[in-house]
Amino acid sequence: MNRRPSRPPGSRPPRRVDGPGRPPVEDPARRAALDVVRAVRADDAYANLVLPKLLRERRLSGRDAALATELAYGTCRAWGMLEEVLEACSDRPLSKVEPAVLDALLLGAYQLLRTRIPAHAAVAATVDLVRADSGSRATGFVNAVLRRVAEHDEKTWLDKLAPQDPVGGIAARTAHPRWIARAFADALGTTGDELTAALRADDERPAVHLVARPGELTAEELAALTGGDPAPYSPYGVRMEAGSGDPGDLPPIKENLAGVQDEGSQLCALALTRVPLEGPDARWLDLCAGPGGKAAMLGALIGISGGTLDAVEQAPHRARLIERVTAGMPVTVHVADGRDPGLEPGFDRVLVDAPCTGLGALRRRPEARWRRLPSDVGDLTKLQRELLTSALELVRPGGVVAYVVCSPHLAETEGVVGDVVRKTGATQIDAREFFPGVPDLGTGPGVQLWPHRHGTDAMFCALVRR
Ligand SMILES: C[S@@+](CC[C@H](N)C(=O)[O-])C[C@H]1O[C@@H](n2cnc3c(N)ncnc32)[C@H](O)[C@@H]1O
Repeated sequence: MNRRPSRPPGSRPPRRVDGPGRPPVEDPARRAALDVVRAVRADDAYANLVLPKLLRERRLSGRDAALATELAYGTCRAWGMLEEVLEACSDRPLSKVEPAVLDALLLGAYQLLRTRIPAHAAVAATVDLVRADSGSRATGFVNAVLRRVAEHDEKTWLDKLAPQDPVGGIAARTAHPRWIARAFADALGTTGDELTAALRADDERPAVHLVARPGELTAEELAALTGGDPAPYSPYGVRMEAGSGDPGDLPPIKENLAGVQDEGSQLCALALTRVPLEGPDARWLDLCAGPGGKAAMLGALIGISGGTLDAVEQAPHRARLIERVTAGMPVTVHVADGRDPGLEPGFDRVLVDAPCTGLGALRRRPEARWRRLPSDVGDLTKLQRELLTSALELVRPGGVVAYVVCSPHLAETEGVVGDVVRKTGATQIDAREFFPGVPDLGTGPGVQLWPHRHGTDAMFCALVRR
């Protein structure tokens, strides 16, 4: 799938108006799903923020909530693939279809291709939604297009439409843009079954990972308090089953004795603290700290050994989140640009958890794979190089920098590190030994974690000594 699905720039679907004469909502699950798809496509909203709010407001629960979730998230994930099929079934280009009608077509096509909902029910329900929103003028068109979609299953459609080359074919079959499939293939070094497994993992609902604040709780205590299981690799981690409710309601989280943090993030922050240093080890720096997940772990650890952490964040509202989560720890938060934060150099350990494409966390945001563009990578890698260079200026000779991104894209990972190491004369050390007990870490020196291998986000960590 090469296209970036989009509606024509500037176009907005007509807002749904509730008013007298409007028939009662008879299909609240599909209505909710359609409203989520619409908010995502028209307003660049995040499905995982819009849907829970909408379910709460409309008091949807049980089967209705489950159906709304499946249809909204599923449609957002498969959006580009569904557009390819709809394009093949439409007698006019999709760019000429009214955006509100196209949203409904996507929802209908998703039901036909990726659920067990009977075809007649999927088509009729979609036509009803379109009639309620746009009147009868588009119902014939929607009916005709969806009937054509229903002539084949997903596999048969993709056999007809998918590109023949390995990466294009896998991208189409896993409903990813080709450039993302290419980036994963490059990082994995294969276009075989493991590429399919890595891309399919983006469709799985991730388990919620918790982190016990070091010095406050152990992972075992946190597991006992929350009903989760101690995580396999992080000594502070707990994994909860996917769908086990809002972790924000758990007492240890409310009391800031624990936080929500992917186990991969925990491991990357811990790796920085595990590298042996000669000389002092009391001044730590987190150069891109908001909203404070890793700063809270580092702040708790340095608090135990009697040192301090400076946490830099450019966005003021994210800096406030760091303050909240590190309250009571020896942490000073600075609203500043990490490329020139105005801090006294000589830090012993520095974390650069750089802004990135987030291709390593696509499973957390259903629509994210279609939002990012290949052109985002260039701007981000420039900023990443500048931040890592700044970190190497701020760390003392013999000190260590961890460069971390939530992406497996080689330009953002080995590309940035290789460039900066060459230019600064710093030394990249093998990070694998600082991820003890974690299997399948490849050939080093950087560590790339993967959802399909480790059950974590696809975090990358490089360790560089000045
Ligand atoms: C990947 S997030 C960091 C996540 C954080 N370390 C955690 O574990 O919660 C990157 C952060 O860098 C911030 N940022 C972006 N550009 C920056 C810059 N030039 N200097 C400092 N922070 C920046 C973003 O606002 C964002 O909060």
